Amino acid sequence: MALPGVHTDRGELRVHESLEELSTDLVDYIAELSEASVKDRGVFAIALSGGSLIGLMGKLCEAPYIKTVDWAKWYIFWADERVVAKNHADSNYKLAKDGLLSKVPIVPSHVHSINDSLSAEEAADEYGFVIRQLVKTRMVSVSDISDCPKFDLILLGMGTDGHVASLFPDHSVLEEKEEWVTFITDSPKTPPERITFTLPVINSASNVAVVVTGESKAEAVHLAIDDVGADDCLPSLPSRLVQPTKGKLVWFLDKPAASKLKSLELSSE
Ligand SMILES: O=C1O[C@H](COP(=O)(O)O)[C@@H](O)[C@H](O)[C@H]1O
Repeated sequence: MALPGVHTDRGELRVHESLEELSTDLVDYIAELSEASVKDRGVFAIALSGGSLIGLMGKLCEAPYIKTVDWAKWYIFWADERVVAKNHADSNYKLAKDGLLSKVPIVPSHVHSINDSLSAEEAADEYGFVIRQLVKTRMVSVSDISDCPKFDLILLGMGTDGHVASLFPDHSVLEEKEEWVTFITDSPKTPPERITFTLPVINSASNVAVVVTGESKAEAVHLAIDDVGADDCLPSLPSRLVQPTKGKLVWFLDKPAASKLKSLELSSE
């Protein structure tokens, strides 16, 4: 049984007994947001990440979701991508295509992946331009407090070092305030060349979900969520900088990932 969602200053915490249970809760959450967004705006603009997240979304290809989700209204983006060919094992696009997109009736022209024939810098610029065009036509909504796109949902994973998308600790990319999409060529995790949504874009979304599993990430989860004293002790932990301005933040955790969380202990006292 899942622990009931716990509401903290750092968003809602949903801690699950098993990956099976987490995965069911995650796909229910995505399906609910899709339905609400299609009802409200006629479309659902969702940004994916790579890594373990995609496997946890696999149930979307099965009953009931395969029939109940309005796939034709989905517009797919990537919060980060590795600058490799689309058929490369490191490609986040390939991961999502093989594990999800090829198994559901998505409209191919609604899948917005990066141009893999360009340099990292050019690919980031072009991806930003593509998003700008879709904001103009309101396929992607716009924030009412900044000029940023307001995705209906941005799905993030988190690395053991606390990175989200391709925003790494202590990296100058965390300071980027102007661009919507930027690039790095020195990722501490291979491959080195990546494009990534910037923090202003992530924090302008209507909904952000961070999906984290495994004991190896427990310390990073603690630092990202718990009240660890002055926030400026951790100025460059990317997962702590995920703070949607007006949107909703939900953490999907399994018990090992949540094992060092003080916020949970406090909520049960
Ligand atoms: O490199 C990346 O890593 C993170 C975390 O991946 P995980 O396998 O530890 O869940 C992922 O969210 C990001 O999209 C990816 O490019």
